[in-house]
Amino acid sequence: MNILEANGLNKVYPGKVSTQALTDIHLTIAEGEFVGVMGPSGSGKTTLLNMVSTIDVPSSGTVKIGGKDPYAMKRNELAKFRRRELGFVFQDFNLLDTLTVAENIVLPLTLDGVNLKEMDERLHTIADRLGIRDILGSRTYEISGGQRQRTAIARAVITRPSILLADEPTGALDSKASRVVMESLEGLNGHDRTTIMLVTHDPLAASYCHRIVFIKDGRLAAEIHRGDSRQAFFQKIIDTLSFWGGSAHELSSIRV
Ligand SMILES: Nc1ncnc2c1ncn2[C@@H]1O[C@H](COP(=O)(O)OP(=O)(O)OP(=O)(O)O)[C@@H](O)[C@H]1O
Repeated sequence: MNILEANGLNKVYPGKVSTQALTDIHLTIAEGEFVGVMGPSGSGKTTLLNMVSTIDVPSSGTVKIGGKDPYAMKRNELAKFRRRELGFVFQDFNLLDTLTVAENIVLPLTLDGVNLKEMDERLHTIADRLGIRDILGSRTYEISGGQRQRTAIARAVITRPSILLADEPTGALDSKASRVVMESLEGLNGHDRTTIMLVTHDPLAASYCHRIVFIKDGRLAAEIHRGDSRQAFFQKIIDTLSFWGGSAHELSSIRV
């Protein structure tokens, strides 16, 4: 089953000089896939993620998530759909400092009125999966960047969304923490078949994906598949980025 089907997506930002940010994008993500989106700065990655995450509206084309068209929904229905079907992870974690790790993670469930017993069960299952059980009582300012990001991932998946949308989740982390976070995402994908769409500049992070699509000037430019070896895939990513105009800036985050 396809979780995401984007067809003929175009996005034009109006203005004195209008910007064609996306042109005729077709992207399908099947259930259980782990797909990366890469491309030079300004190529349209965030715009694409915003269309999929229903944060912004395409100028033309269609987006379906789990067979449903979020853009045909009324405002309340869309808010509920977004809360239940989409999980979000950002570069800067977006955690609430006044709450503990556990309170941050269960926050989306409290909004949906899930009972305490189930909340507790889900909390401990996901905390074990992400290796953060020991810090559940900590405040977010007492834990490391990598632990914060794993907390944010736990919060994003505790509602069991159809797709996890991650925007530069390793962007604020050092290489060791990045690896742990990517291994956590890989674990969720492998064990729970969580479908993931990851936007990243980081070739190391991207090497954990099954498939990567490259965007250049708002168009899909290339697609590569992982196969067995993550090391070989990493090299393929570097080669593809170089070929499609990955600049020194794009490659500056390489940490082998
Ligand atoms: N709200 C907006 N209004 C006008 N133009 C925009 C807006 N958002 C993005 N753009 C333009 O659309 C194009 C694609 O931008 P986008 O942010 O999607 O690229 P990106 O690949 O995510 O870049 P980066 O890697 O730097 O985050 C760029 O030319 C950008 O300047």
